[in-house]
Amino acid sequence: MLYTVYSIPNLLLPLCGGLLIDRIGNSWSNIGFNLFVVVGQGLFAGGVTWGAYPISLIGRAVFGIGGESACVVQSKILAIWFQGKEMAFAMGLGMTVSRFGSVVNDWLCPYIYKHSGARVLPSFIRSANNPSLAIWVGFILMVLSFATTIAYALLERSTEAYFDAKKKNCRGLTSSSSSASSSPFPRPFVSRKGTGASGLSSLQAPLLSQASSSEEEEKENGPSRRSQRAGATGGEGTGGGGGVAAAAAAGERPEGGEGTGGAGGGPGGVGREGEKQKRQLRGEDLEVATISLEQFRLLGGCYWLLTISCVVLYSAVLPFNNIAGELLMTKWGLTLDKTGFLISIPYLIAVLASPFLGIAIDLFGCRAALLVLASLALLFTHLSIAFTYINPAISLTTMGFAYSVYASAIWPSVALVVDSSALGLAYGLITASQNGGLGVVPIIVGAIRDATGSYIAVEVFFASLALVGLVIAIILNVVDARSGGVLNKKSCSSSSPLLHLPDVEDAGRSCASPYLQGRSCASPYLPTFDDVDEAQVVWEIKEGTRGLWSEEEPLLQQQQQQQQEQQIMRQQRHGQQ
Ligand SMILES: C[C@H](N)C(=O)N[C@@H](CCCCN)C(=O)O
Repeated sequence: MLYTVYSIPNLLLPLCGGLLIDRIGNSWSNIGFNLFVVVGQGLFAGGVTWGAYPISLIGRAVFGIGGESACVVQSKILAIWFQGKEMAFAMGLGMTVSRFGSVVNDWLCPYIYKHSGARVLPSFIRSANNPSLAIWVGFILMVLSFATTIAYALLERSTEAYFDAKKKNCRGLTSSSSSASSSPFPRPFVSRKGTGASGLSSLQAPLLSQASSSEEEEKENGPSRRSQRAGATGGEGTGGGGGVAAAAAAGERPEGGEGTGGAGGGPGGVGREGEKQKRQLRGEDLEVATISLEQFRLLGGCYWLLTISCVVLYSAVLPFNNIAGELLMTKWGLTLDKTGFLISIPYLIAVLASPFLGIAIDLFGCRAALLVLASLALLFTHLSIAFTYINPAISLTTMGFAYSVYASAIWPSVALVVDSSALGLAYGLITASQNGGLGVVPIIVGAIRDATGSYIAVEVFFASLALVGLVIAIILNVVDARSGGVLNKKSCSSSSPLLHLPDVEDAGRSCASPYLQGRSCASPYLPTFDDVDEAQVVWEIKEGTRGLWSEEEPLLQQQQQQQQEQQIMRQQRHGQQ
């Protein structure tokens, strides 16, 4: 009952929570959901202490309202901050921490319970064989966890302030004609939008081919000239310093598209685009935060396959843990202590392996392929438990391996197949569906066990779920391959000394989701094309070659530059005379 009141609301709540996250942003929703968790745990502990069962039930329900949605917002935060970089590693570390919590909980609670009457404890909390102390320790941990949500909110704010200040500082630096040629950052990638599956937009491809001749031209005319042309002809956010602003100032009308990039994340990008980036960092997107059928359709085929896979695979792992103890004792005749250790093996493996698996996934990709591998391993595990007497430690190790590989691959995959503005919806929906499976499957398992009186049929049922997961994972590989293969690609790599920059091949991640068509890495500032420009800004400032490309003054700069050049030529002529 205590678990049911937690899980029932979560058949729907993570979805609503996800939409709320997209609307009000990460910080506030993180604080809000964690507040529910703290209050819920407090009520639960109070109910247990005072022997008031209804209060405990209410506490569990309140805890549940926040618990799973907090998981959703945390996934979104990691996806936003680490997309295109070490996302799988970051999520792997998250898994390690949360599963370490599960293992510690399994070991610590019985210990505290056993020693709750110890004389060393102050009399007001001492009470032999009473579970309240362990639950109050949980409450203290929840309060500490709540403090981290405040810390995150402050961190998000200070990051915004840092980028604002950096952008403002870029104004007012002196002009130079040689900036682009001295920069290590290739101009063709200075764009935020419009990348196709090949990694290059219709605009960028011509720009690439023009690159060498434009370098020559740029040496002669300074960087703003090419930026000006790109902005005038190029449509979508070509950035590169001035862009449309320069064209507009020069009396040219930009043809088509948005092209508001200015200097990407640089001075020209401080306005509307900068505000948009900040909203993205906060995880807010008012435009997509209203629920509509169209939005669900836009999530795309890969996303739906991931969701089905998540439901069946998690249903073949977590509910198994609930029955594993009894199963091991019944089939292998093990003691309670030994069983307790054996059933913690899968989570222990997840604790140890998840960060390394995350690193491997970031380096090599292969997410969809790993889902196939994990499903196969899980199928093998359940069949071996059902039909063999091999040492259960081996089966639980393969289960731990399957679970760790699966969880390390699936959660980062979600962020790769949906738009960053719909991450809350995407993680909310997959978590709600997962909870649906986790709510229903134990009931089916109980019914099968009651009907057959053995665990063989139960294990065959779990194996069938793993088989469905295997089929879905194979289909996912096919669908993903047809739409660009984003799931099996490595993450954007870090090739810059200053910032993480996208590789050419990574730059145009494509996906089945229409949200993603033509979108590149979605992190609000680091690995986007804007960031290349930002990196370039930093480089140029460092080199002392940064041109002054603010929106208001491109013509003035050119005039000043020409005057300077004429003056130098005059001085040279005088010198020769
Ligand atoms: C039960 C919970 N919804 C869940 O699925 N937890 C995952 C970890 C989710 C991490 C998402 N970044 C688990 O494997 O425990």
